[in-house]
Amino acid sequence: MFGKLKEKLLKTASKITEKIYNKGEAEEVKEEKKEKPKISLTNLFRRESKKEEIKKEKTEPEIKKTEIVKTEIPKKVEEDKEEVKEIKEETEKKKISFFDRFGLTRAIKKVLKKEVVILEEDIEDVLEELEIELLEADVALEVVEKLIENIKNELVGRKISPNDNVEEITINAVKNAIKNILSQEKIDIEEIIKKNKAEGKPTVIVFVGINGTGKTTTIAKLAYKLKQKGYSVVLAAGDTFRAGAIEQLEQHAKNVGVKVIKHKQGADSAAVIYDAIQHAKARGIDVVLADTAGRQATNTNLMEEIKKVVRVTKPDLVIFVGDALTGNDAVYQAEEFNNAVNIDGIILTKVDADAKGGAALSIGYAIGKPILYLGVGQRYSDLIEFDADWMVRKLFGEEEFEFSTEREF
Ligand SMILES: Nc1nc2c(ncn2[C@@H]2O[C@H](COP(=O)(O)OP(=O)(O)OP(=O)(O)O)[C@@H](O)[C@H]2O)c(=O)[nH]1
Repeated sequence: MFGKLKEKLLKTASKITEKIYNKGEAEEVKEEKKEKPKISLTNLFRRESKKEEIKKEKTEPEIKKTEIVKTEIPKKVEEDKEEVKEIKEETEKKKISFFDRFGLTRAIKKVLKKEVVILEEDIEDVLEELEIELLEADVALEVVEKLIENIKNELVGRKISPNDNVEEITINAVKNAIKNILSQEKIDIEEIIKKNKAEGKPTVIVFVGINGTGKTTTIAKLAYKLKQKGYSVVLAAGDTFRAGAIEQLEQHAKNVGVKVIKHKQGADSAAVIYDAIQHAKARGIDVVLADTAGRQATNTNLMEEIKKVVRVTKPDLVIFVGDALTGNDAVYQAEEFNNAVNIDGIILTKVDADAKGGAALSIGYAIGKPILYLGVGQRYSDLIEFDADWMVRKLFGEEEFEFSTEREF
């Protein structure tokens, strides 16, 4: 997950560190009793790039996205598992901290000979390189620009003295820059459900997006999660357009143990969702999760239909479901849906197969709406809550994530 992005960010921090060392005429100093850790910041990003090269070789030629999801994950998972195991063993063996892992305390460490004030020109070339690499990794242009600006704000004009830990300063600067991009105002779905429940109303959530992004499976995953938390859930088969969509939702509903309200294929989507809301009201059900047909923004009829759904059913939340593997396209789609029906939040799917991380980094900032959850696999439990701190920890290798190769659908 996000391997490429991780590699680029670590490389940038490492290069800036070297620039500062050079400017401050750093000298190597021996630290007593400390063994040199196997992983340094430099080695870590080298290893990330190596891993990505291998993955690239394995994944070529390009296969259709859903096929990538189905066929490539096991290999990735094995690699990632190996990586996690290695780091865990290493951490346990040496009882080393996060910063130790990046080589921030090492047997031979570099110490500045003189104080350094970081100037824009000192780091400009490194940031230009990062800019190009992020654009290649499908990070949206405005996000790339903001990130570079954030890193400059963190570092330019900063005085670094020989007593300072240069690597820690640069890592933290890049981290803060990323965190600032990822921090959108949060939505607490459970709070909304509790508030509505207290008022005797169900919470209505409508899911929108283009075809095949994982809407239906995401609805089932959220139903599973909410059920586990003790809420009652009913699904609305609002995708009355695609053949087989109602049956697909029914199968998921059966698997997770919730009821589906449906009409026939071709029926009015708004009417189905309206009925599901009435059903929930009559039976005191807490949450209505409404599927809708996948549609492109260019399909005016279907875009008018989704506007009608929102007008008629007045949902508490409209959630856009986007496929992380489509990178910038997911950002454009979210923009289109936001213009049409004003989305409240985003769920990104297939993040388990996403090395680039472009959509995950860009989509919230570009649309100004929060990412609520990430889909990370093909089990009902593979839906994790998104949180900026969590993502930063993943990106800087402080916390690893193990995917499952199991498939429940
Ligand atoms: N690896 C992985 N695959 C996923 C994830 N979420 C969904 N998928 C897969 O993506 C494919 C499409 O999912 P669906 O839920 O059918 O997509 P949809 O958006 O409902 O499709 P339409 O009904 O055409 O709009 C399925 O093969 C899912 O198993 C995820 O988080 N990770």
